[in-house]
Amino acid sequence: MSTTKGLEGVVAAETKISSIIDDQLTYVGYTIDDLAENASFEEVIYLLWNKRLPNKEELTQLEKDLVENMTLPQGVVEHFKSYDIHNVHPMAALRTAISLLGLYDEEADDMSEEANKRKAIRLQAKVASVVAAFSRIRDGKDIVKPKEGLSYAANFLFMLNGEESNELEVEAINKALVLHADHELNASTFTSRVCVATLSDIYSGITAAISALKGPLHGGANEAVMSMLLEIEEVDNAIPYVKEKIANKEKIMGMGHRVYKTGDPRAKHLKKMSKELTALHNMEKWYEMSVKIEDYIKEEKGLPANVDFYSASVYHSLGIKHDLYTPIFAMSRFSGWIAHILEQYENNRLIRPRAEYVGPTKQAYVDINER
Ligand SMILES: CC(=O)SCCNC(=O)CCNC(=O)[C@H](O)C(C)(C)COP(=O)(O)OP(=O)(O)OC[C@H]1O[C@@H](n2cnc3c(N)ncnc32)[C@H](O)[C@@H]1OP(=O)(O)O
Ligand SMILES: O=C([O-])CC(=O)C(=O)O
Repeated sequence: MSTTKGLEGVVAAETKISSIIDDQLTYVGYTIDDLAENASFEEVIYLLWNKRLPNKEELTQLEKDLVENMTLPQGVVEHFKSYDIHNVHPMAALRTAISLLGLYDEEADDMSEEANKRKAIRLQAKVASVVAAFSRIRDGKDIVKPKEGLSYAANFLFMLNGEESNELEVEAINKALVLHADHELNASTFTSRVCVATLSDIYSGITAAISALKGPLHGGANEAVMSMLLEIEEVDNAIPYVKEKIANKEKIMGMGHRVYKTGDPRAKHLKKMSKELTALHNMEKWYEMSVKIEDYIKEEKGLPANVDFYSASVYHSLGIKHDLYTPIFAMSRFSGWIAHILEQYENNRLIRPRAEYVGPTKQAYVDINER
């Protein structure tokens, strides 16, 4: 037997959802550039789940279904008030809230295709309300119900802030949601597929995926990027800071990627947004600092910026709390996880690789009194 550390380069599934070929990302054959420039997040959800773009009626129906399903069971709202919310990371709260939502869903264990599609809508709708409700309850505020007629991105901001956001802010969140929606067999998506390949339910698959996304080598990197920028504080400190990190063999968050070698095609969209939004809010230093770090790491280590790098300064300029960055990533990636879970169910086989045993052999049991 031979092993590949971290399963690098191992092809572990077939998928019709997204592909990364020669550093180009596509969802169902549409380039990420095309989608980022033109699509709403709801269109992308429909595309990932149905493998085609919706017509007007189908899109309107999905938009309506999502808003109608955003309201949370009172038990989930009450549960946020039952623990010390100030000492809890929102990703841990999200992980638990989604698992809890499964207990309120009468169809949680119904494995039929129709029930799974209904649960897909409920999960995608409610994740936005969970993230917003957590944040408001933590701030000592009442939760805000979704508003009919608002898009997914606009409703999320409305439920989070208690007032409608301007067009530019909604556009920025919509684009971020489109860019983060799916990414082939990344760690959290693989986790969700491994989980449901045992024929466990969709709530279990999503809860497992949230757990994997939380780590700083994956989705947790966007929050870590902002912590780094805040630590650097001023543009002139950026290069000495990263030089020292590299000398100490520490990683620069938001840089590097397992699959992309020349560049992450999503980063340029977030970089452009970061430039525009930071300028609009007189926060240029976060963009300028990011550019300096990106250029230095590319030059010195040959590593490109990944999707998490510029999303940090984008969300910061929108005034979003730093620990909500990864939950917002999750909100988007729910669409991809659900698509992969449904695809796994369609053509399932238990996922069970082997491990090469490298421990001691031929040991003789020793009585406890003689150890
Ligand atoms: C949405 C996402 O999940 S995107 C990724 C988000 N994660 C991050 O931004 C965290 C920072 N980046 C990393 O830790 C890595 O680049 C990963 C986890 C994304 C990919 O990791 P892997 O493919 O396993 O690469 P690995 O960690 O083995 O690194 C290979 C080499 O590049 C170096 N390297 C990789 N990333 C970085 C980085 N961000 N900063 C400095 N050096 C790095 C490693 O130190 C290693 O160097 P060495 O060969 O001299 O020991
Ligand atoms: O694909 C990966 O390894 C990480 C990921 O989820 C992404 O880049 O969006």
